[in-house]
Amino acid sequence: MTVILTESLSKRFPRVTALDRLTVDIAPGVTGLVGANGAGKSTLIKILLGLAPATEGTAHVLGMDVTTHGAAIRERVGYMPEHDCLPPDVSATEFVVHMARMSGLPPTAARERTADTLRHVGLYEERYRPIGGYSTGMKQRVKLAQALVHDPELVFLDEPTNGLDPVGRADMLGLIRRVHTDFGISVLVTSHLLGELERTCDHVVVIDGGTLLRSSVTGEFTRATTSLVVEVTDTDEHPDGTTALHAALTAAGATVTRDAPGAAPATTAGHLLHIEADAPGGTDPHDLVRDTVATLGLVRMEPRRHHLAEVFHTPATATTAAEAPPGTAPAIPAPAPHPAPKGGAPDAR
Ligand SMILES: Nc1ncnc2c1ncn2[C@@H]1O[C@H](COP(=O)(O)OP(=O)(O)OP(=O)(O)O)[C@@H](O)[C@H]1O
Repeated sequence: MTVILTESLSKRFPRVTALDRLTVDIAPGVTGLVGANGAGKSTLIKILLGLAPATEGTAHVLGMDVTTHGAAIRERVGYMPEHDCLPPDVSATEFVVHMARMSGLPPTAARERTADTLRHVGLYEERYRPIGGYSTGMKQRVKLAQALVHDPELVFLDEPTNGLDPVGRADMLGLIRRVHTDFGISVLVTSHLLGELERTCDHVVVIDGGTLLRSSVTGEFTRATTSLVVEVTDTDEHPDGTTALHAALTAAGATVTRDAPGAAPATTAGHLLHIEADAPGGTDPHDLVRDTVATLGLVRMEPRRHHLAEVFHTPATATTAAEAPPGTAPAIPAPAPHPAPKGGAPDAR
């Protein structure tokens, strides 16, 4: 089953190609749409809502053609826009009731649904105060509530964690997950923060410069690789145990690196070694490491997992990652013709 289907979808502005022959097939569940600022995420959402025409290609939402069924799509789809768009002088209750009425709910149902939805997103007594005095987190919750109030089958959430601190972000991600688990509503959520989609989404679609980079279930991005991670602690005998182990394993013929190929440098990178599984002579690399570290201080050995950030690493961008300060994530390369990003560098927290 498909909730969103695009085929060779393009959107060209006079100076910029925002979407370039994008073909995606999105199933029910929570799907992350990830890309740098300017990658084309908001443009795709506007086309899917029937609010902006595509230059070429086709798109269907819940089986309906966006060019001919925009109004019917918007009846069954909720939309949380990216930017601050709330009226400051009315309360959350007044605003969400208004949006429910706009969606066609009768007055009593609109009030009941509003109360339920605001409770669900975690707004209680504050819901009677003017929105102008709300924190960013509360405003994001009001935007989420108005997207849900008419009980849609699918919601588009455009950068719902923008402007939130880590705790607010975690709360919002939990809410988004529950939108699907509690109500069965499918979610398309955009973000330039790779790590948060890794934890929240069943499926991730990665776009860059309007083209599809990858579309897979989240587990495939983060599946175990064939390399081992060995974490080394220094001992009195080997004050630099990592170098000693590196030398010993290399001498035994193993392929050993200090940073995972393509991954963001870890904060403890100085103590991590990555061993490729093609150990010499068909030896199991676990055995090789075990034997080699018999006299050294091995602390932890586990299969290394891919990170979503690695999708963006090509040989050309590897330098950028290597130059990033330890503990920071690599930036998603911005498409060349685009103006400066609006929201800062993406990260992989
Ligand atoms: N109405 C428009 N006219 C001209 N160019 C536009 C228009 N809307 C978007 N663009 C351009 O299309 C590209 C994609 O923009 P879009 O807003 O879809 O990106 P995005 O991935 O949603 O990023 P952001 O999170 O910054 O909004 C950008 O280069 C943007 O400048």
